[in-house]
Amino acid sequence: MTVRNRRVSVRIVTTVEFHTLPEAHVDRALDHAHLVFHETPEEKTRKQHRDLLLRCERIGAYEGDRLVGLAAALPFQLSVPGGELPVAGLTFVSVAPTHRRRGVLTGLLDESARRCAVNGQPLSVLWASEAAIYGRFGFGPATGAYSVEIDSTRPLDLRLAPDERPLRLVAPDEAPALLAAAHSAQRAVRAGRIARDEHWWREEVLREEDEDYKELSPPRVVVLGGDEVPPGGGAPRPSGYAVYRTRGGNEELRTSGLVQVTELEADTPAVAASLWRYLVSIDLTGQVRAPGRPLDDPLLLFAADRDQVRVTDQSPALWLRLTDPATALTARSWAAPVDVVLEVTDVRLPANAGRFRLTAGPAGATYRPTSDAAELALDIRELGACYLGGAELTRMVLAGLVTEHSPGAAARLDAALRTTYLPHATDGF
Ligand SMILES: CC(=O)SCCNC(=O)CCNC(=O)[C@H](O)C(C)(C)COP(=O)(O)OP(=O)(O)OC[C@H]1O[C@@H](n2cnc3c(N)ncnc32)[C@H](O)[C@@H]1OP(=O)(O)O
Repeated sequence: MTVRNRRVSVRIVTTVEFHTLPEAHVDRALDHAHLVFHETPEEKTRKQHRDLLLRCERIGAYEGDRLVGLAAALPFQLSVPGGELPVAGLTFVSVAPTHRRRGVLTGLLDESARRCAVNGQPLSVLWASEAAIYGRFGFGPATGAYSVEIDSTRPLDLRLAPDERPLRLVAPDEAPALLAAAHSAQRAVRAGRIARDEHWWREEVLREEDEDYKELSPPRVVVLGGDEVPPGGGAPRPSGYAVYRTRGGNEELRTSGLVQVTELEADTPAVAASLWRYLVSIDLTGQVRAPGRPLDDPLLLFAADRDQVRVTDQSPALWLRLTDPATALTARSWAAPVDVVLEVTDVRLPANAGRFRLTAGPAGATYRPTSDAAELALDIRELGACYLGGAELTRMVLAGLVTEHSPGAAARLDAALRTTYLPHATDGF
């Protein structure tokens, strides 16, 4: 591919080629990525990054022998409404500062989309470093998250009775085996979550030392229940758990004690209430911080005092791109019947553009080209944002991003896309 520097008056034409980055170039790729992301990781963290990159499909952008860009994709199974799909989880996306704004990222993402087709991945997902980057490439924000802070200088004020079964702390070593079934049960009801393997539990969720949490303790794991068969049957598993790290208060240094919650999952609101009550009650701490909470977290409704439990931030979380809309749309479940003609634009993957009739319902779906009149006109990025059930087309019509040619079409499609729980992504990569 030939890319041209558009920002200088003298036209410099350079040739950048995109091909698989071999294992022998992984250390170069890490040097490149750390330079671009302004990181100087300790050896342990570098090894973690190396291990992660080795697990990825890797695309290098080469100018001659020089590596000037990188994109990597982790092969995941992502929960979608009613099931799961293979996805490319994009990460390490980086372009050398000497080569920015010449189309290198564009080339990397085009190549990545081609590989999704080869690998049978109808979706591509990522966590964006900046919200402005990925919309133009057809990605839409498909899940969102709240950051929550709780004043834990006093007991948690609750509007419901917590589950009073005992809580127990378990060693992080034992946790993956114990928590995996509880996590799978949550994935089955919440779209947007990746399937974790043992490696992911140990290296990502329960990593002992984490440069992001340098002043905090290693992860602690608390569980509720586990000896009884869960509602709906199956093997005994915990009804809920929390993973958190702590820092004790220090009067001399004037630091207040903190509980940082990295994950909290519960089968019922009463189980969630018990876990939150516990986290708020930990001695020598005065604040609970929980970033990355789902937008429909029941805590925000059953907390009696919303001055005690405050949302401090809201942000997009997982960005999603439909690389193969027909496969993706026909693979998910639908909450209500809908029959609607969509006029879809897709600048980067023109094969996805055109007019399609989506006929979907609880029994399944079809998505086929049609010459019938369009009822909704939208870009692939809006379809991606709505795919997991986390965004509403009716709001996008009001915002002028989706055109409704047939009154009520957006509301009908929203009703079909709806899920009981909002999608929620927990694992950054
Ligand atoms: C999933 C992840 O890994 S997220 C991490 C993303 N990486 C980073 O943030 C690291 C630092 N930044 C970079 O490495 C690069 O600047 C990148 C990857 C963001 C962009 O790479 P580039 O090769 O410069 O992008 P490219 O030239 O293909 O740009 C394509 C278009 O996107 C636009 N664009 C690129 N980056 C940005 C940005 N950060 N904000 C807004 N627009 C952007 C360009 O202006 C261009 O628009 P145009 O076609 O209208 O001219």
